[in-house]
Amino acid sequence: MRKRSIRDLDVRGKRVLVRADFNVPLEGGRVADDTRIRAALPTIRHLLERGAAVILCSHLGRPKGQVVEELRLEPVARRLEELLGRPVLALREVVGPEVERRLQGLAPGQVALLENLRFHPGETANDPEFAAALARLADVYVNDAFGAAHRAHASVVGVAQRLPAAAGLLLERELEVLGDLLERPRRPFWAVLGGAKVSDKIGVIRRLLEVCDGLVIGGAMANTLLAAQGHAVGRSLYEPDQVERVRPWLERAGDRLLLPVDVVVTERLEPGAPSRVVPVDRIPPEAMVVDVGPATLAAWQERLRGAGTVFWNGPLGVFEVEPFHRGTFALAEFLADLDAVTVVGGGDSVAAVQRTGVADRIDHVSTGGGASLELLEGKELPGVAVLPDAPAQGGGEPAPATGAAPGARAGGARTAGGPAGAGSTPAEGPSPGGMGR
Ligand SMILES: Nc1ncnc2c1ncn2[C@@H]1O[C@H](COP(=O)(O)OP(=O)(O)O)[C@@H](O)[C@H]1O
Ligand SMILES: O=C(OP(=O)(O)O)[C@H](O)COP(=O)(O)O
Repeated sequence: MRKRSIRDLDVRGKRVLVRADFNVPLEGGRVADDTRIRAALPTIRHLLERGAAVILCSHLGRPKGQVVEELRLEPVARRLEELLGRPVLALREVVGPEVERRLQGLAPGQVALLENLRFHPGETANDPEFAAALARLADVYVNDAFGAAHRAHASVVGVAQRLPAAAGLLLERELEVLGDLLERPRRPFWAVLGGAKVSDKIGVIRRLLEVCDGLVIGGAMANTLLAAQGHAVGRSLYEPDQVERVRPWLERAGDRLLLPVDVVVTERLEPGAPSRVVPVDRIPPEAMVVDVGPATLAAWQERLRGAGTVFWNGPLGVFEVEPFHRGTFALAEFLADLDAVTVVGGGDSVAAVQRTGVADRIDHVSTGGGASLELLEGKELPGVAVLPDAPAQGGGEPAPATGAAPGARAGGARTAGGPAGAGSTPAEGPSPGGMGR
């Protein structure tokens, strides 16, 4: 059943609270990758053009209920102004009388951005009072934060229970495209996992081994599994508490689970720091794993070459620090050339794909990593479950035009057979996800 969408709502003269996922990488106080901001533009423009006043909100990083100066949303507001071509009122608080006072003056066609939601402890706790305070700011609530739809937080679930609620165009499109790709994947279906959110995502491995034909694991995620194989991992990021839990998965998976066979290690996580490639049974105690090695990449590419669909979440190394970007960039380039349906999701994974310049040759670049994984596991996302179903018939505007026809990209990939053209999210410009193809 389709969820109610902003196309089903009359927003003229209304104040609309839009939950976006502006959890973007920052560098030197500026937005380093604006994919997630661009992806929210169609919804923002849709609402503004129909006479709404738009109040945006998002989290940024994990400040744990406290103000962290480096995690203010000000840089996002500035980038949004450039992209929208109109002013964005950046508030320095999330809720409260001062916020309410400043928003009183917000007229139809104007845009405001609340401060980082996670500066308030009520956000991740889905605190009813905090949700009520957010709800007081608006007449209507729109969830366009696909990347955070797996979090049962106040701005995702609590507010939706207190205001007339609907899905934004990005959320709608992500569910449509990923639903098709992941429910009926062209087989063999492979997943590649990496990244640093190990405790969040390690549990997904068991389920992915059931859903997928093969699973490749790199990044910090692999270190826990290497430890479970009996290897010393030195000072690498890993989860000692999870080692016993994952060991039986390794045994059951056999050759359907591929781990690194060699890794890049360093003693200092700094640009240009000395590093070397070692086999996984020779990780020195004082070193940390920061990338996969060349033998690993070659072995993985060999297996992935036969895939019908590849889903990737999580960089294979600390790609932000050169030269530890090599494994991640090599995988992005390999997937771009692969004759398979390719899906890349996650804030940092997408930033990496953008930096290699191959985003337009990936079939679907998704704004959600953890959210995509939960869909892939077959879970219902709390931020979607809470939204009301669409009206039975008629009402609303026609669905937005999809992007390029299935299979339009060089490399000849096809979609998984559904109606949605892969590579089409309702975003702006060249990104994300092969927009403009
Ligand atoms: N071996 C590693 N050790 C430490 N951090 C790593 C390692 N490999 C990848 N990372 C980090 O993982 C982060 C991204 O993880 P994650 O948030 O899970 O990905 P995404 O945002 O794509 O979902 C990056 O900042 C990257 O530096
Ligand atoms: O970046 C995000 O997820 P992702 O890294 O899995 O893509 C989302 O903004 C969710 O952030 P969270 O994992 O801190 O809740």
